[in-house]
Amino acid sequence: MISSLALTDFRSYAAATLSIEAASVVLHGPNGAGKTNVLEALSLFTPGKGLRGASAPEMGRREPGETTGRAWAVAAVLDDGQHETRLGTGVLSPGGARRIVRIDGETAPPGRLLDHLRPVWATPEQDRLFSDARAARLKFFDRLVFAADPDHAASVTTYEKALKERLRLLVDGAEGREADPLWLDALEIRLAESGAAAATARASALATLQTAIDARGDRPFPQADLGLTGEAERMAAEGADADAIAARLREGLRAARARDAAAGRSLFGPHRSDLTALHREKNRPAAEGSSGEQKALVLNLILAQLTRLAGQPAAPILLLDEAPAHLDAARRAALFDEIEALGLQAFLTGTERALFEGLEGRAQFVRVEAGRFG
Ligand SMILES: Nc1ncnc2c1ncn2[C@@H]1O[C@H](COP(=O)(O)OP(=O)(O)OP(=O)(O)O)[C@@H](O)[C@H]1O
Repeated sequence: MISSLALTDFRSYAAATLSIEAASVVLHGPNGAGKTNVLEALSLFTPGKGLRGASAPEMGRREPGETTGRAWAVAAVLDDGQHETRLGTGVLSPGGARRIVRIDGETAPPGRLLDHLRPVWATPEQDRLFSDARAARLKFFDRLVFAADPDHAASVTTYEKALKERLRLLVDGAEGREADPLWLDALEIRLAESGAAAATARASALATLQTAIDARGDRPFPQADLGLTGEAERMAAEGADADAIAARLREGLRAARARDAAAGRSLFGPHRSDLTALHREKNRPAAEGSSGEQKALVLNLILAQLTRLAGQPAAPILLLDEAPAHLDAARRAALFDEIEALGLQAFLTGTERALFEGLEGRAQFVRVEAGRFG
C-alpha cells in the first residue's frame, strides 16, 4: 500500500506531505479545499493524463496572477510489507508539458508504473455515464480494459493516429489535392490491425467484467448486463480471430472512403463502438436510470474491475471522488464494507466527515483545508 504521499507545487499544494497509516483514507473538507487534487495526484501513478484528463502545465501550482504553472512533483512510497518502492512523477521546468516518471530514483517509461500500481477511479462526472456522450463512455471503458491489459493503450493510440491521417488524406482528396492511394492503403492496414486488436481486447475485458459482476451477485449495488456495439467487437465476442476481424475492417474502411471524405468525419470503425448496460433487476437501459442508479451501476462495474485486478501483481488502489454523493446510507455502508472486504487501499473524498460514519475506527480521516492537510 501507499505509505506516504508528498506534493510539491502541485495544484493548490505548495508543499504537503501525508503519512498514511490505514488502508482506507478519507479526505474531508469544504469545497475547493484540495481533496480532488490529492486523488488526481494519485491517479498520475499510471500512464495518461490522470483523473481530470488535464495537461501537465495545468497541474503546476499558480499563485493568483501567475500564468504559467510551476515545475511540480508528486511522490509516493509504496510499501508491500517486504520492501519499499519510491514512485515519483512531475515536470522539471515551469510550464513543462512532458511529465517524467521516476521509480526508485531512476527515470522510467510511464508504462513501468503498471508494474507497481493500478489506480482505478470513480468521479462525479461518471454519474451520468450511461446517458453521456458515447465517446466519453468508450474512453471510460477503454481505461478499464487498459488497466489489466496495458497493450490496449498502444492499439488505441495507433488506431487514433492513423484514423486522423486517413481522414486528412480523404479530405485533401475531396478538395482536389491528390491523395496517395498507396499511403491510404497502408493507413487502412494499420487501422485494421490496431482496430482488430483493440476490439478483441475490449470483447475479452467485457466478458471478464461480466463474469465478475455476475459472481458478485447484487451486493451491494445493482447488476448490469453489459454489451458492446460495434461489428468488430461482436466478431471478437463470437470467437473470430484477429486476422478475420482485420480483413472485415479493411473492407469496411475502403467502402467508407467516399462517404468519410464527403462528411469530413470517420463514420466506420471501432472508434464508433459503444458500451451498453442494462439494469438487470429493472430490465431497463442504464441510460434511463437516475443519477443515483447510474452511479450505483458504475460503482458495481468498478468493484468488478477491482476484483479482476486483485489477481494481478500490481496493487489496485481505488480513488473515489465525492464517494457518498447520490448514495443513501445503506448503500454507503455497503460500499465501505465492500472496500474492506476486497482488502484494497482506497482514498475517498467528501465534504462532511459524518458521511463516512461507517468508516470511523476503520479508516484514517484527514481534514483538508486550503491546500493543507490538517
Ligand atoms: N494549478 C493550480 N494552482 C493553484 N491552485 C489550483 C490549481 N489548480 C486548481 N487549483 C485550486 O484547487 C482548488 C480545487 O481543489 P479540488 O478540486 O481538489 O477541491 P475539492 O476539495 O475536491 O472541492 P469540492 O468539494 O468542491 O470538489 C481550487 O481552489 C482551485 O483554484
